[in-house]
Order: sequence, then structure tokens, then C-alpha cells
Amino acid sequence: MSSPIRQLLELITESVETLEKVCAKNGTAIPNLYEPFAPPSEAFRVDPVAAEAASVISAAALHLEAILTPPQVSLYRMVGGHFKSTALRACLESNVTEILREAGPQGLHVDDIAAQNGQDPKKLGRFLRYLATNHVYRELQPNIFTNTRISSMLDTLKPSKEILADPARKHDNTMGLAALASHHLDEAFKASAYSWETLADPKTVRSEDPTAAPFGRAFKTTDTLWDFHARPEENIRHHRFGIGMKGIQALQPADAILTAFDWKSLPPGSVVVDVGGGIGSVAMPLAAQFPLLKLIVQDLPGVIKEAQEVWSAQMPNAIKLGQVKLEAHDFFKSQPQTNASVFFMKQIFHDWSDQYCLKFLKQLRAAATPKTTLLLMESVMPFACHDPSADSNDGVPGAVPKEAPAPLLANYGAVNEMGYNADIDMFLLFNSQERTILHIDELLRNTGWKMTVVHRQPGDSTFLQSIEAVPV
Ligand SMILES: C[S@@+](CC[C@H](N)C(=O)[O-])C[C@H]1O[C@@H](n2cnc3c(N)ncnc32)[C@H](O)[C@@H]1O
Repeated sequence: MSSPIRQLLELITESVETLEKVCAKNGTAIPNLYEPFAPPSEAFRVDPVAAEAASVISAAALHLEAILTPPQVSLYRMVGGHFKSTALRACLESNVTEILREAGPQGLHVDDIAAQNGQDPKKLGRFLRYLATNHVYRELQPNIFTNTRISSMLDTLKPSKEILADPARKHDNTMGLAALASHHLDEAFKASAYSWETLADPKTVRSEDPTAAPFGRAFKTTDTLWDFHARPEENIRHHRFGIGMKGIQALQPADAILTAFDWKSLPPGSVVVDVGGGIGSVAMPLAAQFPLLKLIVQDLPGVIKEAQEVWSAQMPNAIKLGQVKLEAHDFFKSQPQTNASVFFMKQIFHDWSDQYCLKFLKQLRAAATPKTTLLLMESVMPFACHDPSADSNDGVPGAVPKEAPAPLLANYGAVNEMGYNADIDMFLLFNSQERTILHIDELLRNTGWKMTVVHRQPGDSTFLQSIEAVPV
């Protein structure tokens, strides 16, 4: 048996060969770290073989680093998470990426960047160098910096003069990723500083209440993030959050719902209830594709009012003909729809701690017929180890994700870190969480549901799986 570093090297060698072959066959290119992101630079990943090879190479490289880097340095890569956030926030909020884009590939001296954004060049240069040490920017010559593929993700693509003049509108009409990063580096960053204080306090350590999240302690409020954002003086944060959320939604094709369940198997006239369905953006493609289903979108009254405007503008006939009903309903209260073929809940679980999930699951169970399917769409968090339930044949189909080859971590390690980031973010802001499949299964069992199948998007181990359950 060869040593772990040889095994990892072999995985890298094999996967690099595969990646190069697939890219040559498809006419796609391996990205250049020193060129800004553009959609074609990610095109190679559309091929699942290339995507898998890239994941294995990255996971193996990170694993090698963990073996070979002095442990105190590795530890400080973790301890220093907030040091990196500090540097990144300074560059994001002072529009360094946009200024460097305008400077072109020869880069710009930090004095000239600072002359444009009003920052102190002595401080800004240190932030940029620290980030360049992590490939986020590049120091071309002493004190001359340029963007990389990573820093270019912060680019609003707007003229720097415009956003420097009107920072409150910086993120308007953008893709939303910079807005999302700006929100995380503000509300979530500050909340994270109070996470241990929240966990060390007997009053909050085991609380599952949204008002007991570290966010409240950081911002000295008993408001939830939602109520806090609704304050008139928090309009700018609220506006930025909305743009960031739209950015995330844009990454999830609304029509993923079409393959989340075998809708064709439902007889005409079947009732599908989208519980906590927002303004109905997920129900819309379903209504268009399956006109014989009867869809009921439920949400809180204010959201349903907004939904009415959206549907009367975009699909007025669906409402007029009674194919779609928009219904104000609080999902913690008794469920009025007692003839549903499907109760559908997308991204509701992750907003709530267990005690709240149990409440709405019980309401749905009480209103279910013996033939009702409960359909959930959530990000299912993989274990960081091999899942032994994959070794038996009596598990729920699809419950175990594709695992990485040994000796890699079964979940591909930090290559798949985004889902785990979201999990901690949920704790910080809402005292809620993303869940493993075992955890979701336990909530279902405790409320009279039995999980029957997990549908996974090809090549995607963490992001928005659909889970079917039936009453027991
Ligand atoms: C993360 S969004 C998901 C929206 C939609 N399912 C989707 O995936 O686009 C959560 C939704 O739950 C709704 N919500 C929160 N509390 C609720 C309650 N008690 N009853 C009904 N809906 C609620 C919110 O208004 C929001 O639209």
C-alpha cells in the first residue's frame, strides 16, 4: 500500500489526465486563475466527468496541504477566518475590484487605488497583499495589484465612479453575489463574533428560538433578522439582502421543480399545496407545464398580496380559471387543505430549528390523506465520513450521496464547503440549520411521516435534493 501522499498524488495525476482529455474533446478550457471570471471559463464543468475530475483534484490538493503544512499554520488558516473576512470586506466595500477592472491587466499601484476610493493606501496595501497570498487578488509587482478569477466574482460590472458616488444603490441590477457577500461580511460576520457568548449563556445555549440567534446579541436586539430589516433605518441592509437572495434564486433554475417529482403520475385535478411557497415562483413553471393540476400557494398575508400582483401580471388566467389559488395561511396553524395529493415545502426546513419543524410537520400530517405525498426540497448535508447505510440494500434510495474515492474525505472536504457555510450562517442569523439525511428522517418519523426516496441532481451532492415521504 502506497503512502497517503502517493495515493493523493495518483488521484491527482489520473484526474488531470481525465480533465484534459474531456476538455480537449469538448473544446472547453481549464480556467486561468489570472483572468476574470466569465461564463465560458466555467463551461468545462458542465461535463459531469470533468466536474468530477476537478472536484477530486481540488479535494486531493487540499488533503495534501493538510498533511504537509505545519499544523500550527493550518490551524491559523482556520483561526484567521475573520482576518481574511476583514481584509475582504475592506476591499469589497471600497470597490477595489471595480477599480482594478478599469485599470486593466497591467494592474494599479495601491496609492492610485486609494486615490480613487479614499482609503489609506498603507492599510489597503496590507489587506490586498493578504488576499493576494490567498489568490484572491494578485500582486504583479511590489504594491501593484490586479484582479484574479476569484476577486472578479465581487465585480458589480458598474463604473467605479457610479458606485463610489451612490454606495446605497451599488448592487441594484447586479447578479447579486457581491450583495450576498456584503451581507455575509456584515450581519453574519458580526453575529459570528457573538456565537460563543450565545452558546456559553445558559439562557440561550439550548434555545431553538430565532430571537436567541447570535445575530440578536451582536445587534443588541430581540428582533429576528426579518424584523430588524423591516425597520425604516435598516432599508439599505434590507435592500441589499433582497438582491443577494435573488442572486441565489437565480442560481437555482425555477424549473428544477419539474424533475423533483413524477408530476405526470398525478391524476388530473390533483391538489398540490406549496406550503410557504413565497410569491409562487416555483409554482409558476409547474402551473405552465401541468395545467391539469390544481395548485395552491400558501404563505403569510403580506407575501400572498405580493403574489397576487405577480400572478395577475404573469399568469392571470391560471388564477381566473381556478387552476392556481393563492392562500394566506400560517403553516404553524391547522392546515385548511385536507385533500392534497402533494404537500410541497421548498427551503422551509432550513429556516427553522427542530421544535418549529415538528410543529408544521404535525399540522401537515393531521391534514394528510393516506395517499398524500410530502415533498421537501432542501440541501441535504453529507457526513464528512463514509455513510455505512450505503453498505446495506434496505436504505432509502438516493439517501446516500456519491462519495469521493479514498483516501479523500467522503464529502470531498472543503471543495463542498458552501453547504456547510450555509449551515453555520443559519445558526448565526436564525438559530436554524441545514440538516443531514438522518436528521431529516428523524423529524419525519417523529411526526408520522416515512421517507421513501431522495432524488439527487446529477453530480450535485449538497444543493437542493428532493425528498419524498408518505404518512405512516
Ligand atoms: C426561504 S423562503 C422559501 C419560499 C419558497 N418556498 C421558495 O423556495 O421559493 C421561506 C418562505 O416561508 C414563508 N413563511 C415564513 N413563516 C411562515 C409561516 N408561519 N407560514 C407560512 N409561510 C411562512 C416566508 O414568507 C417565505 O416566503
